[in-house]
Amino acid sequence: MLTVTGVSRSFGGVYAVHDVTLGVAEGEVCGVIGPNGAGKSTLFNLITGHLTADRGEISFLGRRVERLAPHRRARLGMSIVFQAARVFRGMTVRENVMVGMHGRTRAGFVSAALRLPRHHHDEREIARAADTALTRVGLTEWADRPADLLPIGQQRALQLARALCARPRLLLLDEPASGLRAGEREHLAALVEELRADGLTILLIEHDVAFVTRLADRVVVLDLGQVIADGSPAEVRADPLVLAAYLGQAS
Ligand SMILES: Nc1ncnc2c1ncn2[C@@H]1O[C@H](COP(=O)(O)OP(=O)(O)OP(=O)(O)O)[C@@H](O)[C@H]1O
Repeated sequence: MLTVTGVSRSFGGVYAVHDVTLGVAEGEVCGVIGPNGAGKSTLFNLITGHLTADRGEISFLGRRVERLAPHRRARLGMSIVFQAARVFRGMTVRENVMVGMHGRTRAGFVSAALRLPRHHHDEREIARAADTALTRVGLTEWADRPADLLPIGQQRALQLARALCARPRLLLLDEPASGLRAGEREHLAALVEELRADGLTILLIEHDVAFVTRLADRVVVLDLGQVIADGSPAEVRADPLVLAAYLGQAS
C-alpha cells in the first residue's frame, strides 16, 4: 500500500533521514521506533507531505506521491493523527469530529454559507458519520459534551474518530501514546487493536517501544536517520544493532 524508497532529507547539511526504504502492506500495522533524534518525525512528515524529500520515491496505492501536497495525499486515503493534537474549545465532542469534514461534502462551502437545503442534508450526513466514528472509539456518551472537558486519553480517541471519518485506507499515527498514563495507554492500545481487527492499515511512529511491539505486525527501527532493523517485534527486540542503539542513548 505504501512504499518509501531511498528517501533522504537533510537540514543544514545534516541528514535527518538518510536513504530510508520501507513498505507497509495492506491490513498491516507497521511500527517505526528509534531513539531520540533518530528521524521518526521527519520520516512521518515526509510520508504525509508536510516535508518534501531531497531524494527518493514515495508511492501510495500505486501512485507516486512524493511531490503531492498533504491535502492531495489525504484525498487519496491517508488520514493523520498528529502528535499532541488539540481539541477545539467551545465545541462539543461531536462538533469536533464534524470539523474538517465539510470540505469533503458535495454541497461545499457556498451552500453552507448560504444555508441552502443541500447544506442541511449534508449537515445531517456529517453528524451521522461523526456519530458512527464516535461509537467506534467508544465516545458515544460524550458526544454532546464540551470536548475540552475530556481527559487526555479520550481526547486522543477523539482525534482517532476524526481521522476515521475520512474512511482512510492508511491511518498514520504520530506518537499516539505520548503524554498518556499507563491506563490510558492500555485503552488506546486496545482501540488500535480493534481497528487492526477491522482490517485497517496503520503506520505508527512511536517513542514507546512496548506500545509498538505489542501492536505492530512489523517494526522498523531508525537510528541516526537510517533503517537499522526491519522485522517482527520479536526479531527486532533481539537484534544487537537495536540494543546497541538504545543502550547508546541510555548511557
Ligand atoms: N526542521 C528542522 N530543522 C533542523 N533540524 C531538524 C529539523 N527537524 C529535525 N531536525 C533534526 O533532524 C534529526 C531527526 O529529528 P526527528 O525529530 O525527525 O527525530 P525523532 O526520531 O522524531 O526524534 P524524537 O524522538 O526526539 O522526537 C535531529 O537531529 C533533529 O535535530
